[in-house]
Amino acid sequence: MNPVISIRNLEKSYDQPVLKGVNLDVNAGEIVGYIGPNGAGKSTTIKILLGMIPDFSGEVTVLGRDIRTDALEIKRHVGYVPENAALYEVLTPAEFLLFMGRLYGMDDAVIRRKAEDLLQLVGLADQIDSRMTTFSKGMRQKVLLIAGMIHNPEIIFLDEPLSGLDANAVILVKEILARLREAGKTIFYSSHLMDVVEKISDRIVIINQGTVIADGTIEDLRHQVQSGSLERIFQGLTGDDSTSLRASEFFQALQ
Ligand SMILES: Nc1ncnc2c1ncn2[C@@H]1O[C@H](COP(=O)(O)OP(=O)(O)OP(=O)(O)O)[C@@H](O)[C@H]1O
Repeated sequence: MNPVISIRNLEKSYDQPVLKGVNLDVNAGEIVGYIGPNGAGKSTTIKILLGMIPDFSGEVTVLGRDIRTDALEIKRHVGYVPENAALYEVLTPAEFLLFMGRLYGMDDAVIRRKAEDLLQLVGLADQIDSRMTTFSKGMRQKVLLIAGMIHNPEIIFLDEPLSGLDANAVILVKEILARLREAGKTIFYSSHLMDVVEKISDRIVIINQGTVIADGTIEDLRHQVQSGSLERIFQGLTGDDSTSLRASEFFQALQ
């Protein structure tokens, strides 16, 4: 089976090198949790996979196509749920989803039907025609989730999709991701919520200082580090075991 995402020797620098030779294959139907410390390069990787950052070195293919030359075609088949996106707040969910759906070449009537059904399912049916300026962070995130999936893509990239969601919404999104996986979709997402990543990922990839330092099921990772929770594994692998000390120093510095 050919991987649906293939990354070879991916390097990307801004002022400093961010990605220093990332290698990764993702197969169809996998849910991959992509985790790493703040600033590790998770969003940068996802944006490269989406064709949003063209200047990188290495080879990246999505659905067998080269992201450098076929980004437009790839975009038809992938969805993206960004973190803190610039959402056109002056629009209503109905208008925003119409705009997004049209970008994907969808029929207006289909967009409207899907928008109504999906907003209903996330508890926003009554706000379909309200301006999003008044929306809370979680309400906006729900609209972004719908916008990223409205065209029923084969691969869905989500950057911190659970940020700002309440406990019920997190459960809902987890279940939606499980259904999407059952339907054969591939899901590649970043998150800092270790308990969620541990529960819903088939595979966990940890990136630190520009390279992949662990890649496997939660059991594989446990075996590698001989540690229980993903939180502990993460701490062990990314070498940050001084948090208690720093928390106490932080507290002291406040006094
Ligand atoms: N447009 C940019 N210009 C310059 N530096 C950038 C740019 N985008 C990202 N960086 C730098 O690249 C590094 C990786 O950023 P990135 O957003 O990919 O990290 P991340 O793993 O998603 O972090 P977080 O967990 O905090 O969201 C950071 O040091 C960041 O400052």
